[in-house]
Amino acid sequence: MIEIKEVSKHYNGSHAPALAGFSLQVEQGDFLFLVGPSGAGKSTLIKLIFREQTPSAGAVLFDGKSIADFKQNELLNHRRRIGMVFQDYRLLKQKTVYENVAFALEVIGSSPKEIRQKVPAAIEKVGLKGKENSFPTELSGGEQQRVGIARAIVKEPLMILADEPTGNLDRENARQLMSLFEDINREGTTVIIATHAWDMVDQMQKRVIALENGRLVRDEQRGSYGREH
Ligand SMILES: Nc1ncnc2c1ncn2[C@@H]1O[C@H](COP(=O)(O)OP(=O)(O)OP(=O)(O)O)[C@@H](O)[C@H]1O
Repeated sequence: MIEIKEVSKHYNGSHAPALAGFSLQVEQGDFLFLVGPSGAGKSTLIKLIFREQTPSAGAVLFDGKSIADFKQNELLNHRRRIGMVFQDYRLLKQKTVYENVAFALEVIGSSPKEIRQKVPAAIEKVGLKGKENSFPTELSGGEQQRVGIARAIVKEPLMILADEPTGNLDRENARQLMSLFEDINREGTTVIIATHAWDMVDQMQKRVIALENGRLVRDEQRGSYGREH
C-alpha cells in the first residue's frame, strides 16, 4: 500500500536530517506504532505520507506510484483516503460535534444526503451519540479526541494517520481511544500512530517501528512473548 524507499528529509535551517535513508513498507490493514525519542522523525514521516512535506531524497509510493508525482486531483484523492488525527484535536470551536464531523465531508464535496447518512453513523461509532449538539468546549479531552476520530473516519479512509493522539489524555481515556483505533483497524483501515505512550504500545501488541535520529532502528511485530524495549 505504502512504500517508503530510502527517504531522507532535510528541513531548511536544520543541520541534521529529520529522516535519513528511511525505508518502510506498510500493507493495507496494518496497525503500526511509530515510536522513538522527541525529534526522531515520527511527525515528519506522517507529513511525508500525507504529502504535507516532500522528501529531499528517495520516494514515498502509494500503490506503486510516487506521491511526489501526483497531479492536483490525484493529491486531493490521496488526502481523501487518509484520515488525520492530531494531539490537539484541531476541532472548530464555533461548530458543534455534528458540524465538525459534517465539515470533513463538506470540504470534499459530499452531497447533503451522504452527509445526513454518514455523520450520525460516525458519531455513534465513536460513542458520542447524544452529544451531536455540544460544542468542543463542552466536552472532555477524551470526548474531543473522539470527535477528531469521527471526523477522520467519516470519510471512510483507507488509512488513519494519528500523531500523538493520546498525548493530552489520561490513561483510561488513552486506553479507550486505542481500543477504538483497534475496532477501526479490524474493519480493514490501516492505522499508523506516532506515540510516546510506551505502556499503550506494550499492551496493544502491534507492529512497532522505532526511529532514532531519522533512522529506522527496529521494525518488529510485538507478540505476547516480547515486551522488551
Ligand atoms: N518545519 C520544520 N523546520 C525545520 N526543522 C524541522 C521542522 N519540522 C521538524 N523539524 C526537525 O526535524 C527533526 C524531526 O522532527 P519530528 O517532528 O519529525 O520528530 P518527532 O519524532 O515527531 O518528535 P516529537 O516526538 O517531539 O513530536 C527534529 O530535529 C525537528 O527539529
